[in-house]
Amino acid sequence: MLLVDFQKQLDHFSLKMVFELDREILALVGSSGSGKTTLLNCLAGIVHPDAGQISLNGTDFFKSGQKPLKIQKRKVGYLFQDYALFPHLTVEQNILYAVPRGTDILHITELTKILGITSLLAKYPHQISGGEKQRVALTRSLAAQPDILLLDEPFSALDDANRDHCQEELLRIHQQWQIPMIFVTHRIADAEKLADRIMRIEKGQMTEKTVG
Ligand SMILES: Nc1ncnc2c1ncn2[C@@H]1O[C@H](COP(=O)(O)OP(=O)(O)OP(=O)(O)O)[C@@H](O)[C@H]1O
Repeated sequence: MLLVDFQKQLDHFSLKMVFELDREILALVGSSGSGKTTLLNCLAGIVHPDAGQISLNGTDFFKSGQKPLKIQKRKVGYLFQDYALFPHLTVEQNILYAVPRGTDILHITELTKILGITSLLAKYPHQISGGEKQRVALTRSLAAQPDILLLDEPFSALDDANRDHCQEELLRIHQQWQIPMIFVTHRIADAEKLADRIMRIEKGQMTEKTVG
């Protein structure tokens, strides 16, 4: 269970987030600059709230007055909006970079197969397309078997066929792993197809939309 109750002052407004998320898929929608990425960054530990609390399955990620839990200890899978692949590493090295020693590599081989990137493993990021980069970034976010998955516009560069395929696989992985997933999207159709819950963020304030 993810518990979120924090605030953070941004340039033009304050981001105020209060919600709980069980093993569900939550879609975040809202205009550009409304605070969606900042919410994901706070969960991942890249930036910190000013006050409040974030915890996952009883472990405090952030709590006012305490030292925030380090990024490496959070077991968060994060697909960044710009993919953030290391240019000097191959696709395979990019995927393995975030994987702790002792992780079952078989499941990574399986992931590369189902996400259709097996033939790309020896290539470098500049040698592959935007859609391929997005699938590599998705594989990397899943590789360390995280306790929560954060996806910032994970399907934006995919063509219709690849988008459908990756979404089906993501749903299957979600069913198998039973972890909370949060994804940002500008496509309401994606939110309605994948999410159990849809949250709209505008100028740092959230409202939840009923699904169905
Ligand atoms: N660490 C920070 N400190 C202060 N302000 C910030 C910080 N990070 C982002 N901002 C500002 O907060 C606002 C929200 O940015 P954010 O990237 O979270 O929006 P977003 O909803 O993800 O937008 P987009 O859909 O365009 O990606 C922006 O005005 C941004 O300039």
